[in-house]
Amino acid sequence: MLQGQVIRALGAMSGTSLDGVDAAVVETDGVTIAGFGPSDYRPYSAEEQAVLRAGLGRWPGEPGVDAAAALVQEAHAQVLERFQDVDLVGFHGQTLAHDPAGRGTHQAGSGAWLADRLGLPVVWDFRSSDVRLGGQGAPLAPFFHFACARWIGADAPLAFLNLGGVGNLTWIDPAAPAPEAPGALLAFDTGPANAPINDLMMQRRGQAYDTGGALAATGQVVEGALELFLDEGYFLKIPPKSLDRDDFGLMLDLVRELNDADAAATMTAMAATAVMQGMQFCPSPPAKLLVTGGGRHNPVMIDMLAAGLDCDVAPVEAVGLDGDMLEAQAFAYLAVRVARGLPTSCPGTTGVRAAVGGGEISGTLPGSRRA
Ligand SMILES: Nc1ncnc2c1ncn2[C@@H]1O[C@H](COP(=O)(O)OP(=O)(O)OP(=O)(O)O)[C@@H](O)[C@H]1O
Ligand SMILES: CC(=O)N[C@H]1[C@@H]2OC[C@@H](O2)[C@@H](O)[C@@H]1O[C@H](C)C(=O)O
Repeated sequence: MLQGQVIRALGAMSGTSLDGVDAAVVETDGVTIAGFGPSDYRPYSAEEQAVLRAGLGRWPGEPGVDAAAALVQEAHAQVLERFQDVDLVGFHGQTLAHDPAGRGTHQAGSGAWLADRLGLPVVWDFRSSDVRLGGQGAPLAPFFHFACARWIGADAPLAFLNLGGVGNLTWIDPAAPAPEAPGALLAFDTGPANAPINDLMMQRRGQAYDTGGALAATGQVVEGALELFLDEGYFLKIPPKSLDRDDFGLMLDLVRELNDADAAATMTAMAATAVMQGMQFCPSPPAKLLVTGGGRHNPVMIDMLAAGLDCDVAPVEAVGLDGDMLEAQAFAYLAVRVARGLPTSCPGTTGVRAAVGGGEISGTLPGSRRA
């Protein structure tokens, strides 16, 4: 690929809440965002979610993984085939297990299979090379957040907060010359966000999530349970740091004796307080906290954050971004960086030893000659 050449990249993300596949187009040269294109979503059915859940915590070769991978690939093909005029695909896959200090990181789904099916070049397996170089392998959206900060014309440090199944925070100095420059970015997973609340809602109410925080709004936060949660060493650990979806299984134990509403309120407070603890690691106070991911639709969680933080808290829509698609867009953007040989993570985002570009490329890149 030529330097400065803007291409149309299509990114796809299947997140830790297991709700479905987000897909979105970004026009970029891998440095600057030239524009945003169409987006689409393909939900997983309840049966499909059960197949994915059966693969959680599992590694390649273990039971349930092949079925989950086949499902992830097929679901992605179905949504990605709806797009036209695409030059390159960025395919994250579905994280089934994440243990950067031990067995590594495992995203189900083969980009080689997808490249064949779509007849397009696919960048995939974004996290493994970062982990091999001593990094956490996550979060990876921060390099895209840096580009977004430039795109919105930010002129002072700001932060992005993703409230997905897990929460992650990116602090950005938009005046830095590049995302990998020392001091440009600090990023890490704040703690569990929606995933454990979803698990509670499914167990107690047979519902996928606490829509609008309606159940939490009727409950009381039980301080004792919240304090026990905050005793976890993770919150004092200096970033970079990352989490697997179910690393905080103890949350459900801590609220086991509580009624449904108090349990939901307390777990919502746990997610929000984890973010507040994380904000203390920002190198300087951000001018604003821009919230993306499904949790921004939960006013109880957002109100707790706004009440506990000194800075403005606003959804990314306030600056013209799409909070339902930011992660899919991130993997479109990162795919172009990989194709151009640019880094996608650095010591400030994942703790990797040096800035590194992660990702395998399957198929022929735009502008390359076929052998
Ligand atoms: N209207 C709503 N009210 C409350 N919560 C909501 C609402 N809409 C979405 N959510 C929450 O957001 C979750 C989906 O968020 P999102 O799509 O950002 O997660 P993800 O991308 O799967 O996770 P991750 O970023 O950890 O990979 C839902 O599972 C639900 O818990
Ligand atoms: C291992 C893994 O898939 N981690 C996800 C997860 O979901 C949110 C948080 O935990 C973040 O670290 C990451 O995803 C986003 C897209 C990231 O890499 O930036």
